[in-house]
Amino acid sequence: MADLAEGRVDAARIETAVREILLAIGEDPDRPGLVDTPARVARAYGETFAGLSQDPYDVLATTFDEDHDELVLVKDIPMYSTCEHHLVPFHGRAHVGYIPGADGRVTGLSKLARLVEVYARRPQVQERMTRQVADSLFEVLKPQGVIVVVEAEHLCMAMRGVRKPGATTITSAVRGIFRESPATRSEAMSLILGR
Ligand SMILES: Nc1nc2c(ncn2[C@@H]2O[C@H](COP(=O)(O)OP(=O)(O)OP(=O)(O)O)[C@@H](O)[C@H]2O)c(=O)[nH]1
Ligand SMILES: [Zn+2]
Repeated sequence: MADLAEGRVDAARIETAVREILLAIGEDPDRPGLVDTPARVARAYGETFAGLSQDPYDVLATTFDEDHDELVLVKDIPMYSTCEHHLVPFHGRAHVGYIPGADGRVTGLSKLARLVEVYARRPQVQERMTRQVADSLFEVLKPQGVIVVVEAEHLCMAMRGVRKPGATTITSAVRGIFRESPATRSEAMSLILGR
């Protein structure tokens, strides 16, 4: 599996743009502390937006038959993403669960966390990221159901704008049996949100 830090971005273009931004905010991009910053930001963006050049279906390519037809849940997956409105981080935890289909096909547990990474490392809104994780898992594994819950703090709401640090946004996406059966959904939700 390729390193998630490997992204394909146009570094030269980012460097030019960052230099322009530094000039625009009234800074001197040639002072010692800033002279390497455009290149650093280009490298950092390569990592931050690596998900744009990664295919979630590659992540889920390895599946195996385990004959398990009950809940598999990986909770508290740390996630860092970038708000596409302000290009500042939102970060928190993702919880990804599914109930395998009749064929009992499962994927490696780490793949659920990798799937979150692929969608988090893009300019995002939290709702879309949550749906994309659920939809790709539902499509590839063909499970009975998928539940994805993301809890995050948006720095665009904390360090600027409305300035409400500590406010948490919770989004969920349910597919299959989690959508059809309130009891199944609330059982999973209590495992996810019960501390
Ligand atoms: N639904 C949703 N909204 C988001 C997300 N990330 C940021 N936002 C919101 O996107 C909105 C953009 O609003 P605008 O009025 O266009 O931008 P703005 O003037 O910078 O807004 P303020 O943040 O209120 O200062 C803000 O309300 C943000 O809180 C997200 O993941 N989901
Ligand atoms: Zn924002």
